[in-house]
Amino acid sequence: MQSTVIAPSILSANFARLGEEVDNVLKAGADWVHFDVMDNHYVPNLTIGPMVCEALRKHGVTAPIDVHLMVEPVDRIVPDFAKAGASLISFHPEASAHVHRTVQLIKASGCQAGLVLNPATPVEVLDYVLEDLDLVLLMSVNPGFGGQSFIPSALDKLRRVRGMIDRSGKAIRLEIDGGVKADNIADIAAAGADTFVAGSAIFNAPDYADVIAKMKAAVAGVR
Ligand SMILES: O=C(CO)[C@H](O)[C@H](O)COP(=O)(O)O
Ligand SMILES: [Fe+2]
Repeated sequence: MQSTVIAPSILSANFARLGEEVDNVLKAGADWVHFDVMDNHYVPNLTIGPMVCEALRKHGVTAPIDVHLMVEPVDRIVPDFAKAGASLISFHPEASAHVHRTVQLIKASGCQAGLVLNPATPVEVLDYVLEDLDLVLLMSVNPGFGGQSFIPSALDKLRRVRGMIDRSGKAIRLEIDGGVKADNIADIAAAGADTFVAGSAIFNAPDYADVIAKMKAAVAGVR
């Protein structure tokens, strides 16, 4: 079984003091940094690129940086993120003309590779590529914005993908992203997730350590 990972999405951090925000959330018990890259093309929002990832590394961040690319086309930016210090790079199949090629490109760049399924993307997109992945990321909101509500059908999808991963016999992480809170994370963990992105639930809380501890305790109760 994969260890539990809490990955705060810096989309909801205060960008005017990003280094300090990332330091604080890691000190508060976060395991990874979830780094949302939006291009105002694949999704209707524009955020941050490789320079910011590199700046976090230069600032001294050593935790895994989990880059979620909402960028189309995706291949051209992959080597830039690898050079900038990304640990994992995930992308949406709709943003790649050749999904298998993009997975291989990410791995050849020295990063772990993840595929992201939107709420309406069928799980069959994982056929023929699942065993090459290090991570499957299920979106429980439509990509583009933080602070949206968890879409309940993601629970059934988690159960289905959990079964696919278990049958593969490979050590593939199952990550969930969107609307994850301390009060729904137990149900999400019970459905099969091991890696939990949470943006607004952590960065809008007055005490990061308190909310992360509550999330970890809720997950520990069911895994
Ligand atoms: O990829 C994303 C949006 O496209 C974010 O990671 C996600 O929405 C996290 O924010 P929140 O926990 O507030 O829903
Ligand atoms: Fe994300």
